[in-house]
Amino acid sequence: TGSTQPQRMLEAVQKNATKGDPESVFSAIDYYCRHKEWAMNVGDEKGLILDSVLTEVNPSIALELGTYCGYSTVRIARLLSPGSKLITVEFNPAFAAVARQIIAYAGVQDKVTLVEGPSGDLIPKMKERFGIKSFDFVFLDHWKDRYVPDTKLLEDCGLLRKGTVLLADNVICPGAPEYLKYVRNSPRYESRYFKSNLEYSKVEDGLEKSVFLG
Ligand SMILES: O=C(NC/C=C/[C@H]1O[C@@H](n2cnc(C(F)(F)F)c2)[C@H](O)[C@@H]1O)c1cc([N+](=O)[O-])cc(O)c1O
Ligand SMILES: [Mg+2]
Repeated sequence: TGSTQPQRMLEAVQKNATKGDPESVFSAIDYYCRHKEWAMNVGDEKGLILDSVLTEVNPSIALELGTYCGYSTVRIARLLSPGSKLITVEFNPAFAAVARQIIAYAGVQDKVTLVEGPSGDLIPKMKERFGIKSFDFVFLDHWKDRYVPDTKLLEDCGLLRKGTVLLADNVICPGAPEYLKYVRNSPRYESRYFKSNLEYSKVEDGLEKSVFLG
């Protein structure tokens, strides 16, 4: 069965991971994507950088743009302190459906709110819908041409505060050149590049960590 690749990833999780064990869930996805079918998860190498930034920030309220199948959702949620929340936004209903099942299988569903729809519509509604003052941490891993407009939208909606950490995937491959220019040239951000490799490959990629200065 498993007609789509996300469904085959879900099957690999159900077959090889332990229910309620987040680590086994993303490890099963990594194994599947490294040995069977490549997929655009942040992956194990860049995942270690994501883990270390998360541990440093220890966010009470985090935002992820681009759930896809929930790989980084599970990676982030497992590291959140009790009572902390992750809101993850996904545009594609089929991906969201698989992600919900992977998130539930990992047992992190109580920490995660998955919202379906376009970021442009959803970001302006975050405050009223989720009673959020501002985000402590934002992981950008959705369409690369949306990184700049959505960062500007987060600023304009007052969803960033002094010290909010933005972490952006794929700034080298596929690349987000406009975003790099934006955060590196703006006096409102302190930016740093974490060199790594594209998931399950030897091609260079990296994460850009940018602290909003208010
Ligand atoms: O294209 C890549 N990622 C695009 C990722 C796109 C994902 O973000 C969702 N989205 C779109 N808008 C929203 C919002 F915000 F509205 F919710 C969410 C899309 O439905 C999709 O699931 C990519 C490509 C490569 N690669 O090597 O080609 C490697 C990677 O790590 C990548 O992330
Ligand atoms: Mg990515």
